[in-house]
Amino acid sequence: SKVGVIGVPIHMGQPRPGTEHGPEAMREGGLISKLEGLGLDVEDQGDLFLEKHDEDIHDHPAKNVKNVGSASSQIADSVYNTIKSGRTCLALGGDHSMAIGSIYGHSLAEPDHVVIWVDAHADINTPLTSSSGNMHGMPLSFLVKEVQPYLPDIPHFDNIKPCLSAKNIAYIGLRDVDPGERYIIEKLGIHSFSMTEVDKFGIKDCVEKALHAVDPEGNKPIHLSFDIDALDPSLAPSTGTPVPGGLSIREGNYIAEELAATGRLTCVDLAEVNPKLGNDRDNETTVRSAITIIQHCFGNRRQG
Ligand SMILES: N[C@@]1(C(=O)O)CN(C[C@@H]2CCCCN2)C[C@@H]1CCC[B-](O)(O)O
Ligand SMILES: [Mn+2]
Ligand SMILES: [Mn+2]
Ligand SMILES: [Mn+2]
Repeated sequence: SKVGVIGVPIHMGQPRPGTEHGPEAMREGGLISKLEGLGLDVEDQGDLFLEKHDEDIHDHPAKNVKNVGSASSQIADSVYNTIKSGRTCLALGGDHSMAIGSIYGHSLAEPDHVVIWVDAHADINTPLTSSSGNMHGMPLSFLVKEVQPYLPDIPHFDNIKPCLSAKNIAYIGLRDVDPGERYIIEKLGIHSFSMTEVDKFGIKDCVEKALHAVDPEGNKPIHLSFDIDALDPSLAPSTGTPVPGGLSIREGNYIAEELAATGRLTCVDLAEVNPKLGNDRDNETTVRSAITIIQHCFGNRRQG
């Protein structure tokens, strides 16, 4: 099958420089040749050239809205075109604000797609519930229709429309959720399989329940937004907001294999790899974990 790889060198959604080097770190780790080794037709589109803007609004609760808004439009265009060309899209981050554009672009091509969000964090703060103002903690609030009444005006996001229903999202791996996010998740009834559920039910049941919850007929295109910090920090130390007690590589691989097995995985984000954090060994470990997850999203199976 055909894959289109897009590098998304974005860092403005969070304060720690380095996520803009995530795409190149994954390429240097051999990602493209490993995907080709799976027999895939891989088109590496290189990195997006994200326009740089001087921020013109300084009192907005979300930081860098102009740059993140502009990048989101570019990302959406690129993801849309990739999927419309008949390729499964692989978007390499870059911080998780990349998902605003990748999910919106996916929804333009496949309006009824569902989202599996694998992350230590819920990333559904509004600018008003966020304690940090970092937009990598907000992407879903921009995209979920039911959250819109609670959002303040967001300048520079006119091109991005809410495109998801709460019922079409499921979380796996949560273990660091802010009070405002918990309120939103409970109020909207967003399906959530935190690390508690992973421990209680095991990863098999969590994946099965998550997929059934968002796509009971098993016929919808799937968007996997995978934040590398969903994995245990021992597996992904080079990331901006690590949280102990994360997914094992076995659990990460299992999620990827099961989504791949549906044959409906249409867009994959791999976010929050920051090669400037930690030492070379941390860097290598993180990149290797990211590539392993991606390989299992695209057909690599531990059973052979
Ligand atoms: N919810 C957060 C936000 O800043 O909005 C706050 N959190 C850090 C904070 C540290 C102190 C204890 C509570 N948590 C990071 C998260 C965003 C993660 C973005 B992702 O893309 O890495 O998932
Ligand atoms: Mn996270
Ligand atoms: Mn995230
Ligand atoms: Mn992060």
